[in-house]
Amino acid sequence: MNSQQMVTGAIQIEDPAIDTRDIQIQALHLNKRYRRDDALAVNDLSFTLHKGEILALLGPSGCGKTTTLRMIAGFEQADSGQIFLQGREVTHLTPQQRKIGIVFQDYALFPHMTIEQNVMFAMRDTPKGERADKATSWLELMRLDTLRQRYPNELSGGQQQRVALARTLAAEPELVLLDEPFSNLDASLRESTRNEMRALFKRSGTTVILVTHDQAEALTFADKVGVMNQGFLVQTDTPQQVYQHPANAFVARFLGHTNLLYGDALDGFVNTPLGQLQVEKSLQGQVQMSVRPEDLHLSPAPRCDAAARVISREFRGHDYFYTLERDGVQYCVIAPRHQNFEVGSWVNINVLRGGSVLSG
Ligand SMILES: Nc1ncnc2c1ncn2[C@@H]1O[C@H](COP(=O)(O)OP(=O)(O)OP(=O)(O)O)[C@@H](O)[C@H]1O
Repeated sequence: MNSQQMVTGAIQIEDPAIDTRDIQIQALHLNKRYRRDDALAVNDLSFTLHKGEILALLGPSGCGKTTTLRMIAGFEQADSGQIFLQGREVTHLTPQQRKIGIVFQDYALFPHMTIEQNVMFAMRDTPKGERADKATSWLELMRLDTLRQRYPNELSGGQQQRVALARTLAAEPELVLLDEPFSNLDASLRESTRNEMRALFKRSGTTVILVTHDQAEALTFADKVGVMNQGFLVQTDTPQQVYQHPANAFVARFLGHTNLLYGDALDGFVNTPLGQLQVEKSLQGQVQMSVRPEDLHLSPAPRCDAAARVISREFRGHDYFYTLERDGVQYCVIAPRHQNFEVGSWVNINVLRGGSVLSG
């Protein structure tokens, strides 16, 4: 890259008080339509990711996650919009020119090369004399050093995944992209591999974008979760915020079970079918609120108009998941396992913690 490119590609800093030095990647107003009559696969998508942060793009099948990842990688050209990597515009650069590492779902290891050779292959930009030492340190970091002379087909799925990652990191990319990287692992291995990977990324200060349709994966793995729907990035925030304060009903539902309540806001309160909930004083008129099932509490009740009936009960080990009905409306509640109500019994539902107002 020459200095001219650096100048023309630099992000315009409009507010000198904003420090953009730590920004690793910025996507601005990306649009992509595959065919003329199709809806936009990605619609006006923007986000900013700082160095060392992990972003999970989460959403249902077909919402545009992979298309976004492919535009960032350079495999797909955006119809409009811009992508900056460390302040350098890369929108029209080839994948090779972008210094982005990608770990695919199937790991794409070279079967005829040993683990060590697979990792060394990625180090073509490293001076020859330094490659072996650097490869060793990546293999040690991934706890693969005892397997270095094996071939990929002699490794477990989790080990292959670590090799794929070692190979990606050995190229010292500015950004790592992961496309559903844990989907080929069985449930127990998935959780441990995920935790190991996260720790490793945090230790090495790697900036990562992960694509997944698994909400638990996004919430546990990422620092920021970007929820996508029909090409739009609907909400980007910390896992806690997107779960506790979803922007709308789609996000609320996509991140787990929820109860959607309606009511009129007046003087800082909303009267909902489950009681009065506190909201911001400035809020007026009809609002929709999301209350998570673990934020509701059940107590025994005599059969009466105000009581709800237990429709179903699912024992989940550390708790019960109840479905209840009142006035023709269904609610879901998670209760500790000592709170055991029979199907068909009558209960009161109380809100333990306030719900969150949705924007529609
Ligand atoms: N090469 C292509 N040609 C035409 N349409 C495409 C192409 N790739 C994706 N699409 C369409 O673009 C939209 C977004 O697809 P994309 O693969 O980005 O979604 P996704 O969220 O990654 O889905 P999944 O979780 O199923 O992988 C979909 O409607 C899809 O059918």
